[in-house]
Amino acid sequence: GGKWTYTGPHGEHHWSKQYPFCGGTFQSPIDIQTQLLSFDPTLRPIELQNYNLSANEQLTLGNNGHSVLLSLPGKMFISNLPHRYSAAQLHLHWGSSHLPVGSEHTVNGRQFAAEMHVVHFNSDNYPNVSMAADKSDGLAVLGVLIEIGEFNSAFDHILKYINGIKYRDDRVQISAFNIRSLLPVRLDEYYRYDGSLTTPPCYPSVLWTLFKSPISISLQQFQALATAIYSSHQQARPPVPMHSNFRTRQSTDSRVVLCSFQR
Ligand SMILES: NS(=O)(=O)c1c(F)c(F)c(S(=O)(=O)CCO)c(N[C@H]2CCCc3ccccc32)c1F
Ligand SMILES: [Zn+2]
Repeated sequence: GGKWTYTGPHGEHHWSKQYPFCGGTFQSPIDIQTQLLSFDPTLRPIELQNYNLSANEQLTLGNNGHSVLLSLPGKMFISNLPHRYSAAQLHLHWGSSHLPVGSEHTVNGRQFAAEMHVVHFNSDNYPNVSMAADKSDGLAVLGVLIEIGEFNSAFDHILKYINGIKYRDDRVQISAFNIRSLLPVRLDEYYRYDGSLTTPPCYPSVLWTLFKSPISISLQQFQALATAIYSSHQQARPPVPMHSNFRTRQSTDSRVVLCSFQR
């Protein structure tokens, strides 16, 4: 992406100068206020197809200067949305080793340690994620809140390679695994609202599904993520550590957040 950052002169309060949608409506992330949720019985459990990738497939794990991204094959898709939404990539947002709060969405003001986003695009209507990214029905992102607790062996499929992608534009090939294992057990309990990309260009093109149940990773796993990665190229001086790569919560305006569960 461009030269936008999360802090400093190119930080989020300046994004709208170069990326006008960032100053627009339907922005993400937001604070989920559970007292204001509207239960919608038509919100069925999320159905995922072909998430169980085999170990002899390879995926590209990369550092694009803004996040750690894992490329995903288009054969993975969500099957019970208004269109088929095929997987493109997953990436992470996290805090820092001194301040382990870095989720983008918050729940009743609570910010979690980190957040994972699985980006899908409407493959019924568009040939790829870049063509879909600025269309109102273009993207569907699954959000998973991450808290610090038990060691997460599924997450280690990614974190064990973290030292191979320390610098911007580093990429490594990793063995694929069951991407479903990164998600919470309960795919039937989630928040749903219309929002945007949380990075420039901030297109209001995302159907957000944020699972109610957080997953946990261990403190050691979190520290590895929070301390191993740089936004700068390997030869750049000084090195710029990548942490706290989250956008602050945006106004909900007149949007109503739906939920798939009661109580
Ligand atoms: N939080 S978020 O909104 O889900 C989110 C990010 F946070 C994030 F950093 C990225 S990025 O790494 O591509 C940085 C630049 O957009 C994306 N990219 C998406 C949307 C933009 C177009 C595009 C094209 C190909 C692949 C992925 C994407 C993103 F969607
Ligand atoms: Zn994201």
